[in-house]
Amino acid sequence: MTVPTINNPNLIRKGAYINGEWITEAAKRFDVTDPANEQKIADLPDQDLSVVDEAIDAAAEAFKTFKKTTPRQRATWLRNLYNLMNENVEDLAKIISWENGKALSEARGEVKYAASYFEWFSEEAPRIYGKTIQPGNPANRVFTVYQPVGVCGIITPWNFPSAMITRKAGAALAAGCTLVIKPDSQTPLSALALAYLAEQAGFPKGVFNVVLTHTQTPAFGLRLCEHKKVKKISFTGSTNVGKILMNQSASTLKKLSMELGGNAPVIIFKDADLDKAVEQALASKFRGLGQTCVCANRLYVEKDILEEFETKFAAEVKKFVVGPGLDSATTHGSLINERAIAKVEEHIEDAISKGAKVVVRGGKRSDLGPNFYEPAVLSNVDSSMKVTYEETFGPLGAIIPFDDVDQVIEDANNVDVGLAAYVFSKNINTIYKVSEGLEFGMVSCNTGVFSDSATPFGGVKESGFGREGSYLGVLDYLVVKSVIHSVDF
Ligand SMILES: NC(=O)c1ccc[n+]([C@@H]2O[C@H](COP(=O)([O-])OP(=O)(O)OC[C@H]3O[C@@H](n4cnc5c(N)ncnc54)[C@H](O)[C@@H]3O)[C@@H](O)[C@H]2O)c1
Ligand SMILES: O=CCCC(=O)O
Repeated sequence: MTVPTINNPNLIRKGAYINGEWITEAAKRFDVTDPANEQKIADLPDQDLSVVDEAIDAAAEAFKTFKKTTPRQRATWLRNLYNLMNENVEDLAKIISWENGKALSEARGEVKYAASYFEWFSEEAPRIYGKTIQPGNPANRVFTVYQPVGVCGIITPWNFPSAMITRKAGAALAAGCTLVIKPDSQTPLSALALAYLAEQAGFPKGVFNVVLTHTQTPAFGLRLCEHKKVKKISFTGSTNVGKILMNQSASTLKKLSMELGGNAPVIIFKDADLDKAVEQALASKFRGLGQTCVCANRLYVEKDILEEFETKFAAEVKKFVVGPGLDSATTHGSLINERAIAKVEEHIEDAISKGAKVVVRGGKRSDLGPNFYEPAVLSNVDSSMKVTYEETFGPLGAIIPFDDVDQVIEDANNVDVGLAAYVFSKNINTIYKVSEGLEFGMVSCNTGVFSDSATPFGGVKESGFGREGSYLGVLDYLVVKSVIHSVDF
């Protein structure tokens, strides 16, 4: 059994966090397991639905005073939280790797990335500006104030157990909102560690709440969506669940942020710097072993460079060291669970049965554990194959040859989602034409890794709406009030 040494044992929490209290008791419990070996890491309360109401009430009560705190005060708390995350990077990374399976080096990167949202939003909090407006009536004056929307329900996935929370929480807290967070039950320990650090950072009780459920996830979601005191739902996860939450939120017409699934195309032209394109396509494809929403799903490679690209790409994939995330030699950890492996296998078998060429066979690494999978690379993939129209969310590099720029833009756009896309070329005209033609929320040119707290993050089409991070992120947690004055000159 692999148990990492955690220097700050306070970071491992044993219960939910509601109104400044740690709730460890519950009639039912659920196990959090290490995906590398399926051994139990912890058992946590599988809470009753009534705790959602308790957490919402606490958040609503706290909102009455939190919304009146000065932006500078909120900035100080956020900066404290940023500093605390940095002081605990190694422990937080181990917790992520332990519960999620990703390689420790990637987990460290996630902690720094996650913390950067608290830093960013600590700087945004004091910079929320309204406007003054001269309306049609010359005797009137208008000014706008941006006010926090209220209690926010935050529902997050397992693939970035820390960063998907901080990206939302940073913006919401900067705006003056209070939170009820429901993490994925596979990776709740990182969320609880954040709650502990938020407490240490000085956030008042009731501002940052984390509820836990394993068996009642849909009921918790429904309650958050339908509760009148919750004013916004911010969700990151699959498009299917996003649609459910949006439907459920209709009865109370909540403000929504939806960060949903992707199916990223990477388009590599023959005039690209090939070595760089290979390196960056690998980084995009195999970050988190393919389990990120912005991971390359379709690698469109211009026919003239197809063979060379395949050879170089395959050679690098064969160098990966797949193993337990907590082992220092590991470059790529385990997948989250067997369902994830089943989906990768389904896409591989489907593509091969329809004529795809095997470049790297990959496959299960049962010798390491049930959730390990050696990355696979296929070529001669075409639009009849599932991998082109479904998000694999796993370690399959699917290479699709192309020879026409307009056709490749059309093919890349021919999916229901539109989150991230990538293009590689040294020709600035090609870059402009393709990046403007792609129907995606983010187009990354000549780089495969673009995520940054300063960059607006979000999708179009069925990848959802709302923008996280950047100068836009805080706006999603604010509502505009117009105050109209009649002036008696
Ligand atoms: N756009 C983004 O920023 C982004 C980021 C990360 C992941 N994703 C997407 O998330 C998906 C993978 O994550 P996943 O499999 O955990 O997604 P998921 O939708 O199954 O789960 C996400 C969260 O929703 C919860 N959930 C599931 N069913 C629910 C319901 N009926 N009501 C309320 N909550 C419910 C889960 O417990 C989890 O907390 C992929 O499609 C990926 O692209 C998107
Ligand atoms: O999985 C989605 C989030 C990925 C990122 O923020 O770079």
